[in-house]
Amino acid sequence: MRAAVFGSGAWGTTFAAVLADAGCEVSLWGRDEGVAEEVNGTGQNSRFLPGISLPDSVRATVDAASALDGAQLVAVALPSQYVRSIVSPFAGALAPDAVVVSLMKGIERGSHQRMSQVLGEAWLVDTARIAVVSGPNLAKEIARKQPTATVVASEFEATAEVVARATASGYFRPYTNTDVMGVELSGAYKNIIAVAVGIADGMGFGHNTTATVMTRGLAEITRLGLALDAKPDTFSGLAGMGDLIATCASPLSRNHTLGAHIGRGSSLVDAIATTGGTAEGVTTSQSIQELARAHGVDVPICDAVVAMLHAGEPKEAVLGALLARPRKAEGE
Ligand SMILES: NC(=O)c1ccc[n+]([C@@H]2O[C@H](COP(=O)([O-])OP(=O)(O)OC[C@H]3O[C@@H](n4cnc5c(N)ncnc54)[C@H](O)[C@@H]3O)[C@@H](O)[C@H]2O)c1
Ligand SMILES: O=P(O)(O)OC[C@H](O)CO
Repeated sequence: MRAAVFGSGAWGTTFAAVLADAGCEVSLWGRDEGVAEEVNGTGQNSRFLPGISLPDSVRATVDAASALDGAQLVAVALPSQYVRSIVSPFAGALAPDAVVVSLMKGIERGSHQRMSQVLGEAWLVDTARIAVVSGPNLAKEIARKQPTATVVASEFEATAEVVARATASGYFRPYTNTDVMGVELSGAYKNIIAVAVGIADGMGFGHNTTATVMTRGLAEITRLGLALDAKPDTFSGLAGMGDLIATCASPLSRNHTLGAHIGRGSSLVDAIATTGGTAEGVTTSQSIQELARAHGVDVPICDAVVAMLHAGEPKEAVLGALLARPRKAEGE
């Protein structure tokens, strides 16, 4: 199968290698000519994946139309808040029967759309041809071919199966799911919880605090997901709890790392600069807060992250307010 990947950052480049290792011929599109030349010349993307050798069947280009030419599967890994404007100009170059795959974990500000919805609108693709891939998938571990599972979700099982077949290999094991809403919401929301866990780490708290934030974070994700008609089982699966564990535990996570800088006293601007990658939780915290308010769902950890990152409220005061909320039963 011919495949194209949009976005030659950490995850796009890694996913191109996943597809190639599963037998696809892959065109990797990015805006950066230096990255394309390096990938084609040396098989490396040293800025985003230092020390990794890419398969020969990954070829890079800065020409989107040539990347899309003949591609039956098109995967997109770009920053969520910019993807609509980046990909829209190429709608006409997409093959009419191509399957489109979102690899992104964010919610668009303003529209509150999930990334599969943004791609569907930008490229005029029916949901029957759209899938998402999400799970405990730290790019730098997968690029080293460490054993990993993921979820491929599509409203149409046959579409999820196409993507699962195109990616499965000796180190990458996709599970299919039809709960696109639950899988995408989980992937986006866990970034906010990872920022909160990072802040707790940076403030010097230990594992009790981390476990509390993760567990109550999952309760929050599930509460909003159920209000949006997601399926409960998704949240205890790989895209839910699995990704929450990986992202909150790993120093490789940009969201976790950004939170830790904030917890140690950095400003948001400095934390973003130091983290140096796409930490989706920063803006998605605002999108999720707005979405939750629109549906009357209580999201106290998300509210706390927005207060600390975007309203300039002192961490200690926000934490004090979180703990001072009226007590309640665990399942409420
Ligand atoms: N890195 C991971 O481990 C990982 C794993 C799973 C999902 N994701 C998700 O994948 C998405 C992309 O993350 P990433 O890690 O690849 O980010 P990254 O920061 O490593 O790469 C982003 C890429 O987007 C490009 N880009 C940014 N603005 C652009 C523009 N205006 N035009 C063209 N290209 C532009 C950058 O040049 C870069 O190549 C995010 O939603 C993230 O949550 C990341
Ligand atoms: O580095 P992060 O925080 O964007 O997390 C990467 C992946 O989403 C982990 O599954």
